[in-house]
Amino acid sequence: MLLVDEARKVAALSPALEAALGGTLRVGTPLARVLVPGDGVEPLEALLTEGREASAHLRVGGRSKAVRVRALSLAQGPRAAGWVLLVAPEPTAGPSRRAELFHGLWTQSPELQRVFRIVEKVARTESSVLVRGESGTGKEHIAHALHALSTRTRGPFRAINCAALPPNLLESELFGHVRGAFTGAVRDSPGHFRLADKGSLFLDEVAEMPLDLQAKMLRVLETRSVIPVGGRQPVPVDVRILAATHRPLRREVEAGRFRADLMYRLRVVPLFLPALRERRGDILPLALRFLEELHQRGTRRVERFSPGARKLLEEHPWPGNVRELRNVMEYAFVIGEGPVVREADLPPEFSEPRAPVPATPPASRDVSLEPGRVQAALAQTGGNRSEAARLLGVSRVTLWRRLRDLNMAVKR
Ligand SMILES: Nc1ncnc2c1ncn2[C@@H]1O[C@H](COP(=O)(O)OP(=O)(O)OP(=O)(O)O)[C@@H](O)[C@H]1O
Repeated sequence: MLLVDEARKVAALSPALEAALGGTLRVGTPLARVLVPGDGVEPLEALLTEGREASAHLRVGGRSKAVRVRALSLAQGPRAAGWVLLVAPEPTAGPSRRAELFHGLWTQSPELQRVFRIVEKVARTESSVLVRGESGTGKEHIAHALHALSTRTRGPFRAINCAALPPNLLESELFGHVRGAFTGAVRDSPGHFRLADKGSLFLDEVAEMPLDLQAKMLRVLETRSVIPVGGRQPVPVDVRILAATHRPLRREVEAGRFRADLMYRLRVVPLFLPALRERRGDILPLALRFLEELHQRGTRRVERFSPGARKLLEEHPWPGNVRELRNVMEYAFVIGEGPVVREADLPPEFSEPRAPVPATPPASRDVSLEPGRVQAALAQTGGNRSEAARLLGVSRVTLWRRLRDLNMAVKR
């Protein structure tokens, strides 16, 4: 039993529920933060006011439990003074539809949950892991989880994006430099490898690393020591490498852009994160979760989607994946009014006619960022790349890479 006050905060819970949850649910926690209606589209408010039994998920301590809930209103005259929630384990929750929150990543996709199980196993080893997935699928979160669950968790976690820096800067960022190594090197700099000593180093967009740097990286991994730019002495380092890419590395190797020997070193354990359009069952529940987060700002309470908006969301190709979904929800939250998200509250691209999307394009993220869309976004934002990336629902790095691929000159 869970007692909820009229401000929709947890007021008390029965010893049995406390025991079932491991006692981690704190009194005073907003109910919306711990209870998510289970089919993902039913609003929490309806669950409270209608008094029907419904499926839901209790999210406690980074985990999610499938439950059946029924709310009994504690009326004080015509007003609700709070609720008693009767909570029981979900009897019918098959393993394939159970939702899970894993280190900040929510899903009910069995495929993604299989990845989580591998992460738990491999985290405890020293093996190099290569995470592949489109932009916004959660690669960095997975890298964090691998670190957090490893024996290195007390050590540092450093992340570096190999696509975001010019080659010479990337080298000194990775391996450090000695004073006077190049113009502007006014003092020694340790570099990410040394800063990640006894911890993990996350090499994001590793496929973008230039070939000559790949050779140096291989040497570092083999000798477990780095030579700073301009230096002579190798410095021993104890670092676990986690890497990510949106490109199939094998294809980069075939094209001569990536060293096979480095690929084998990096992808001892390859993980693949499915795109959002490949797990459409996640779209609406995730959208509602983001709306619940926005509710905390208190300006508006959204309860559901209109049928039209629901259809548009479910059919959208989501090239920017969950990041794009979160941005779209923020847009809808700000633009719309009242308890329902309608078609008109979604960003303009939802009402524009769309070219058909190939069923499962291999690296469709870049494909779907057609030059026209990119140009339009840049025009709309006066050339501001951060803003344009936000409009397109991709990260700044993704946009930067696309601009580079398109050879599009930009000012900022
Ligand atoms: N399954 C998920 N549940 C909740 N939030 C998610 C999920 N997947 C991604 N996100 C959110 O989407 C955003 C992007 O996640 P993350 O940075 O881990 O993706 P990425 O694959 O590393 O992206 P990029 O390649 O563009 O850097 C984050 O804000 C993250 O919280």
